[in-house]
Amino acid sequence: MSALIRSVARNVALRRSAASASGRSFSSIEVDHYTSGKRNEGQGGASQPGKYAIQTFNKISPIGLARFPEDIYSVQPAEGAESPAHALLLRSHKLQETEIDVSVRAIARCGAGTNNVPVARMTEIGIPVFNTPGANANAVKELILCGLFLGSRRVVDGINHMKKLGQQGLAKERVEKDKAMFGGRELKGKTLAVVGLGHIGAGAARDATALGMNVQGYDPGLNVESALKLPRDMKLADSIASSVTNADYISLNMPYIKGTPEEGGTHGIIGRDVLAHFKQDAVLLNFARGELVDSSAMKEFLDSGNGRYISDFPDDECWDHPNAILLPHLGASTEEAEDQAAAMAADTIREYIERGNIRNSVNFPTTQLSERGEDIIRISVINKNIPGCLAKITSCIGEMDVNIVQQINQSRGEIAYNVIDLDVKTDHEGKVNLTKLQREITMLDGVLSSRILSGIRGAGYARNIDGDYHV
Ligand SMILES: NC(=O)C1=CN([C@@H]2O[C@H](COP(=O)(O)OP(=O)(O)OC[C@H]3O[C@@H](n4cnc5c(N)ncnc54)[C@H](O)[C@@H]3O)[C@@H](O)[C@H]2O)C=CC1
Ligand SMILES: O=C(O)C(=O)COP(=O)(O)O
Repeated sequence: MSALIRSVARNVALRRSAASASGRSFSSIEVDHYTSGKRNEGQGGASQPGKYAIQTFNKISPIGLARFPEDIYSVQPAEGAESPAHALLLRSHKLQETEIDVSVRAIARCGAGTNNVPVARMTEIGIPVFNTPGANANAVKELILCGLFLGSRRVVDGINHMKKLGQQGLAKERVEKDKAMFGGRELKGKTLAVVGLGHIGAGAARDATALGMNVQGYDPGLNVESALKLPRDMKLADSIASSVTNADYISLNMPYIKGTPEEGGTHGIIGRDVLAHFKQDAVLLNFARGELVDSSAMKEFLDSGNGRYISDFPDDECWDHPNAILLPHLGASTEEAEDQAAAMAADTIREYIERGNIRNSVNFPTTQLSERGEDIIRISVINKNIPGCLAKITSCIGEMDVNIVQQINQSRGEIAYNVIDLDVKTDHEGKVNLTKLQREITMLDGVLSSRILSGIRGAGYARNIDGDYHV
């Protein structure tokens, strides 16, 4: 057994403090109050009994972090954290599996792209990953508009030239003569192709129309919400290649998915075959992910004509090309976007941790539960989406003769999520042994984890890791 997944003995004293920690009385109900994780043994640090522990990677907006009430949450940077986390909050940090304690129940990405989180692995082990759809879309869209202007007028080259002239004391003398070197074109009447018509792409398409551009686009997964935002006369193509044909500007606004397009991914989706359909002076705007573009194909394209590449991601081959403008990853770096994304992520985590609701998850089914009443114990169970699991869970509960007042079973792909509300007090005067019930349910074949959403905050989480019980 690894050090990370060591179980920690139940603490009876903690059990007694459950009622005050949760603000409800469960004094006679035996709720599992295990604490989880290797670094919780001393009960020190921020992960004290009665508080949920949130750990952050990257700098997260304080406005977002303020959504976690101090009396029930402790929030600290993951780096140097002394106690285990119950949920993780991050931006572009490339999260490694080794950074995810056995106690972690949820991960939220303050932003759109989750390619920096091992989502497939999290699905396998039953951890929901959340993102914040649309929260930073306006910021990115505005930088795309800036990219359109940078791509149509030689603003960056002009600024650099003026600096050089200034240093030589020649600015006034040469400025009018030299301006001929930096001529440009207008956006009005030109064609923009938007590849990926989600929160960012749809907004960019609409605003480009307002600039007098013709807009066409491609999105194999266009949803109704985005479709309603699109300009009415926008043309929709049936492939990337046809969407970029005849376009003067192309904006990439799709997610990065590992694997080549043939494998169902988007790695290098802008390669030689698609670039062959570009006009020789087309401008590619990539504010989505660097890996979407095949660098050497892009360099060949830039070498062979007057096309340009504008992106907020690094590129090993094009970084110093005269026709490339590469910025730091700035798309979502506005105060507004950072606040909104962090606030949305924090609210999403709270909904899941405190009530079991799931929204904005990229790997778990959306689940909206009704409020649970007084004396109702809520148990959530995450299991592999295989036949028979639900029946086995229900039968464990049935054997204890407890009244189920609400039961929800949702699934998405390989994962199923069950939430069961038990009216413990009515039937058993509070004498149900939830510790035993949780262990039985968790150790069922196919079950990955369970949570009792009552009692001490941060406790009551159990995992079935390859047949071993971890709490
Ligand atoms: N530069 C930056 O700071 C930021 C970059 N992003 C990037 O932009 C991407 C898009 O963000 P949102 O618009 O908010 O996401 P979104 O999920 O609202 O939209 C993405 C759209 O891309 C479409 N799509 C998926 N595969 C496609 C394909 N092969 N071809 C064409 N379209 C495809 C989807 O159907 C969806 O409509 C994110 O995944 C992220 O990688 C997002 C936010 C900030
Ligand atoms: O939301 C996204 O996908 C982004 O790329 C933004 O990344 P950031 O939060 O600025 O590190």
